[in-house]
Amino acid sequence: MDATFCYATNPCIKARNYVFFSKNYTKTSAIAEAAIAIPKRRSKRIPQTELSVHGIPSTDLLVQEIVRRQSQKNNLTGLDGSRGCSYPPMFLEEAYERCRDICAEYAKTFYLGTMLMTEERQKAIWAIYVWCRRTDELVDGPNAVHLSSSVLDRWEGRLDDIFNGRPYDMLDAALTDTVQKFPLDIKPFKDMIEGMRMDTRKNRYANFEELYLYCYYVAGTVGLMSVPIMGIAPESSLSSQTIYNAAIYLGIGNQLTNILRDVGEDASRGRVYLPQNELAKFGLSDKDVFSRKVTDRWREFMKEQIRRARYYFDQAENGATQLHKASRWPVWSSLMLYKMILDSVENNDYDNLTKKAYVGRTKKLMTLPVAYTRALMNPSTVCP
Ligand SMILES: CC(C)=CCC/C(C)=C/CC/C(C)=C/CC/C(C)=C/[C@@H]1[C@@H](COP(=O)(O)OP(=O)(O)O)[C@]1(C)CC/C=C(\C)CC/C=C(\C)CCC=C(C)C
Repeated sequence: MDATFCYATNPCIKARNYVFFSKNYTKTSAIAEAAIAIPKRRSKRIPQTELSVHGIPSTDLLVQEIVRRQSQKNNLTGLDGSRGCSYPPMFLEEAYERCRDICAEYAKTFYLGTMLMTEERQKAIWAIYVWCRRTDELVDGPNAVHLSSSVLDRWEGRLDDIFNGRPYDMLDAALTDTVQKFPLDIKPFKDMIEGMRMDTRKNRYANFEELYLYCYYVAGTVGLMSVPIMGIAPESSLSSQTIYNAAIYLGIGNQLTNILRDVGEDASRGRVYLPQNELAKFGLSDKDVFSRKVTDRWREFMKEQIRRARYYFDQAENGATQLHKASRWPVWSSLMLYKMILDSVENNDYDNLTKKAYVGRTKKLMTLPVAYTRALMNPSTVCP
């Protein structure tokens, strides 16, 4: 077992509390991968002129197949058809409790947002959160220097096992239970691992299409995983595809915002998650990023990038209203709070090279009731 994988699975590593708790509950084994072809997606609602400015690039990554599979009501068994696993009494309760603790510690806003959800939905979101966090930690955590492709391959093998009812540890068991209760497809989880692979191979993005693909892998996928849990409002008249697209766009908006907030921090790790051709269009290059000087050119460039991130949030808003009413609040909170990070970059006069934009606690708290009011909005008030 190499160091990074060991870090993500070893019960003795305390630094990140439960995230790395492992009970070796069942043995890992290799499982055939579910190959899913993804057809092309294009949003009808976005005029072509805007596409070139803000961009929802046409990629091969399209999601209709995942949506179709997740929308099938009977998709409630693992890949090999296994249904429930048998666990010792209270094992699953404890597993979910641990997921809850991790979510509460690492993602306070998400956690708070889950408070209004039904118990089954809360537990599922905590389990998914923990799996995503652990996946991200392989690349971004303290042991990331030891990451190799075999670590990610083994993590993917473990994912197959989760979906086939053979969880490796207690936290995996919570996800196994979740994927047996909700119509979750394995592909978005695999895609997230693919995003981590991409992150280890690549530290420059030639254009927005490349960056979009990365954002889809690491964050759009979270939207795809979340919709089957959150549920679509029975009174919604929009197609599942439109709602899933909105979920992806929320992930994209969040990730673009993360990138814009962290330009300076990423540069110190030698990474530039900005479209190189767009930097060039503004007479900028990596050198300007590394020099950390906020010039007028930089400000103009940032204005465009912020405009694009906001565009994705706007696209996500209609979808948020179509979710089941008990799930709308966390989504609106996440959307509004992330969007406010963009305001904060502006308030820092676009200095994201030496400063890290953040939303203060009071502002955060004041946003939650506003998000709650938005969450009361009825799906039928939004035009399809
Ligand atoms: C309630 C709610 C919003 C649920 C989602 C909870 C969930 C499963 C989150 C997983 C997040 C995670 C750990 C992802 C791993 C990859 C990663 C790090 C992505 C970045 C997240 C934030 O990271 P980080 O913790 O580092 O951020 P801070 O530094 O602390 O700011 C991302 C930016 C991606 C997050 C993406 C989403 C939350 C997608 C949200 C979309 C939906 C919930 C779908 C909503 C549905 C419609 C129709 C709009």
